[in-house]
Amino acid sequence: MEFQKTPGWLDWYARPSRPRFQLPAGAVDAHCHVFGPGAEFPYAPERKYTPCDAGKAQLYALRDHLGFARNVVVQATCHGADNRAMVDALVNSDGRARGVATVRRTITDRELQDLHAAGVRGVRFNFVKRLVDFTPKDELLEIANRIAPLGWHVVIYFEAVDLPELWDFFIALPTAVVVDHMGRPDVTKPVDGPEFELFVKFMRDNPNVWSKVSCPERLSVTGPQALDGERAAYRDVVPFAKRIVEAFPDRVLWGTDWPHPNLKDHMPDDGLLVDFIPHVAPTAELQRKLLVDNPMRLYWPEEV
Ligand SMILES: O=C(O)c1cc(C(=O)O)oc(=O)c1
Repeated sequence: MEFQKTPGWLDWYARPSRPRFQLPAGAVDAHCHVFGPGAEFPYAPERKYTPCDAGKAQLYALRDHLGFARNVVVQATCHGADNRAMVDALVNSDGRARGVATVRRTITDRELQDLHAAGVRGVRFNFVKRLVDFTPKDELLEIANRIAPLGWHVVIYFEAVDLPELWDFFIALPTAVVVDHMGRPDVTKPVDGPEFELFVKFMRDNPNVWSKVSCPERLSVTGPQALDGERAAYRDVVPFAKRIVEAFPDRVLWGTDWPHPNLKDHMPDDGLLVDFIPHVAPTAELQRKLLVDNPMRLYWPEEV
């Protein structure tokens, strides 16, 4: 099938630089996606955007170029609940990738077991309205209760303004809960203001909640962008991510978010994006927890 990209779509950065920051041995890119390719793995009819193709070979070439050892491939919304592209990436990774799926309540136990065998270790619940249609909370809770015995967790993606309304649902989840991109803080607001304090309280009060301190390129308002050799990009996001890393060093993850769906104004150089990491995790110990120990505990617990 032929797909037309969403008008204005930005493709991933073709020749990323090599990071200056040397990733610790065994580092995990704990948030990235594959898109199609659409001819092999068609995009979902209910999708809200049509991306460029970004397949597993390109993802794993980037992994090697940047110096990561492993990936966590998160189901992208453009594939809906059809997990075939993500699963194909996992089973062709030599055991170096695990995944997060999107499932409906109609999924069978057998299908869940097959996903587990392929390397899936979580499901994603998405509350960002521009990306997905609404799924009733009773359906999501039913799914969470079914995946809990598999040892999986729930990844949640939401906007900061929606946290108060979603709070009770989130704290009822029976598994570890991993927040995408710090719950999308508005970084023009103070890092110690009421909105981000609520997110910090959410993590403090609920020891099963983890956060990805990812996507500065998405959250940043004043940059500077990770382009043209800029090694200290997205300075406005640093205080937010650093605060979370220092307060909850054992419950944070980092990922590239490659191929960066839906960016509007620029596409980052992924090598320069990796150079963001030491600004938010300034010590070797914090870096090891963020990039190795934490993702290994969540995604490869049998090796820890
Ligand atoms: O903010 C986004 O547009 C976005 C989209 C997706 C997805 O479509 O799955 O995933 C992300 O992590 C971020």
